[in-house]
Amino acid sequence: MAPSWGRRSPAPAVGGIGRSGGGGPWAEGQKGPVRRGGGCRRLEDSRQVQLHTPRDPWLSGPLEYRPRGPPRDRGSGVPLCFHLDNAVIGALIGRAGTKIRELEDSSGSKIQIVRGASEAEVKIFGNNDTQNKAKMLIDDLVKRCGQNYPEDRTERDFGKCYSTESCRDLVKSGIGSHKSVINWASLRENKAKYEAMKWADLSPVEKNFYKESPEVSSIPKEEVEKWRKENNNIICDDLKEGEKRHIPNPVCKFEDAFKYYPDVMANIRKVGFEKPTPIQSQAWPIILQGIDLIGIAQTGTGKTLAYLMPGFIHLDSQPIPKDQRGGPGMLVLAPTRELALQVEAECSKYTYKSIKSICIYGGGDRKGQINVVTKGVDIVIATPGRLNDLQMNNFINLKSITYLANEADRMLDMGFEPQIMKILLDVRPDRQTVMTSATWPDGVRRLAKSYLKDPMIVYVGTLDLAAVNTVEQKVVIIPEEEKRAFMRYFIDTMKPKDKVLIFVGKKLTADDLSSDFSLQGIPVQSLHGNREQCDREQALDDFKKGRVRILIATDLASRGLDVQDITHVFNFDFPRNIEEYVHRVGRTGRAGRTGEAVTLVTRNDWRIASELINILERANQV
Ligand SMILES: Nc1ncnc2c1ncn2[C@@H]1O[C@H](COP(=O)(O)OP(=O)(O)OP(=O)(O)O)[C@@H](O)[C@H]1O
Repeated sequence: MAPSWGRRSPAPAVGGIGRSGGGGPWAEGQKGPVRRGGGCRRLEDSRQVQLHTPRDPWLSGPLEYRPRGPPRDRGSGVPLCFHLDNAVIGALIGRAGTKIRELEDSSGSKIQIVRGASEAEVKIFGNNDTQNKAKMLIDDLVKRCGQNYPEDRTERDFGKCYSTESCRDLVKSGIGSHKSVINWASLRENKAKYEAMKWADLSPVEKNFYKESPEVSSIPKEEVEKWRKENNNIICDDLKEGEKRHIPNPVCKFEDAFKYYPDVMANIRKVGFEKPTPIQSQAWPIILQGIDLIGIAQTGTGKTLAYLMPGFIHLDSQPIPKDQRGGPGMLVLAPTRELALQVEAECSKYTYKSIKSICIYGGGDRKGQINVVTKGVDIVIATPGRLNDLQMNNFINLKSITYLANEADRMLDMGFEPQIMKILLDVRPDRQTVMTSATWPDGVRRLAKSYLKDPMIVYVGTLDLAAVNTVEQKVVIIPEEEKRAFMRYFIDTMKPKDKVLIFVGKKLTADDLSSDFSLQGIPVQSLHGNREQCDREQALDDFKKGRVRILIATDLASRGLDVQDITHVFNFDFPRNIEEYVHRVGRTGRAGRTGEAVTLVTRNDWRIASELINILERANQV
């Protein structure tokens, strides 16, 4: 019985023919695939056609495509075949197969298309005349699509079904000489070549400035292990493949790291620090040897200085004088404007060989930032967005960066990974990179793997989460509707010297609560991403200087903000995840001080409350 087209059918109750998930919703009256099962018949001349019609997203996967009427003269039976880029297959087939049928009718041939990963194989059945006519019609269609045959088609491709003469005819007819579609395969093959060309004329870079003092190198192994255990359970590892390198002994005095750098020692004496923090003690001997480092340490334990001090020495010790460097030598990436400004403030605390730094951040004076960068600067502390802007507009040359530092974890959960990758395209691959973080979630691990080279890693505190055990942490289970009253009670019972950072989940809540407090005559400030940059800086300044003792903030303020005398963190809304909790609580109890955190937990927060209890147990809080 002559095969007939299946009627356009509603999505069949049983799986549609060939297509995963049942027949598509064909337009009324359109011929559609015949359903298999439930009354459909396989045909001796059925053909698999893989429809990929971007306009019809439901059309994906193999469909049974049956010729109208009995198969016509198939000529020698040998198909005329060639490859097309998948991008044109949709146009060739047309909506629900209309175009391909039109081509078959016009040429009297039968056409089969099987879509592959990146291209489709087209086979034309019929005699020579019908095959050539169909081929011509397809060529016109493809040209109209603006696509061409990839010019790197070799005889292999055409010759597979063509005789050599017809392959040469095709080339003669100019088919093979068309502008090619992007040849990703050759780009991949040549990536190494392109990279080598891009970085061919790099100036030499020096990275190893460490001279281990006899006192340090003579510390017995057992003593080193004991010291690490006693100092927040420091764990070190060499992530380099193959033979592991020696992890240098920690330096317990500033002199052990910087005695050959009197300017650094002068700075440290000026700020009055007594001894290095655990992360600094272990990180400095590694970084000063030019090894990439991942530093995981609790909040408020001096990670900024851990990369800043070696950065100063690195900058000042390069063989190329800085006025010939052609751009900044050190880049620090920070996730928020406040943190970038804070790192810059920390940087400016230390004067080292007239090293100049600038903070590049959104909301800041773009023109002013461009002027300073153009005039010449040594250290750029930047948020990724504004840096990308200056980078893409060629206002800053990142090729001269040889020392890169960044606070990784917040970068990730603020979705900065694409911008970071864009920035790193222009930073030389033989740079030194230091990545710090107070938590070590999978995303940070992935990021570290993608842009550090043979790093060592120093964990200070617990491995997975650096619970802050210098902070007394309380959890209050409370109904949502009682939270405001409880917070008001907390505020009313604050002591004169208390300074509290209140975290909320939404900007709107921050505005709402701060206006409530203002109406009640309680001086507060608020900090969130919708406020103007100048207001954000004013709010932080008022809080730092004590003009207000209550700052209501979103998690914009949870990373890195270093306000010395915060006595309490009040989590009005529970954070999105435990890392966020750790960072919020880390805003108090910093640099060896103690603090208090109060966290309100409602029924809605219950799903991660158990993880929080786990943290509190590890921090000996419950
Ligand atoms: N060796 C030290 N001794 C005493 N205080 C220090 C020392 N090193 C840094 N500090 C001070 O400790 C405070 C916290 O330092 P920093 O902001 O670098 O901590 P952090 O680990 O980066 O915190 P976060 O994870 O929140 O970013 C700063 O005020 C800094 O000046």
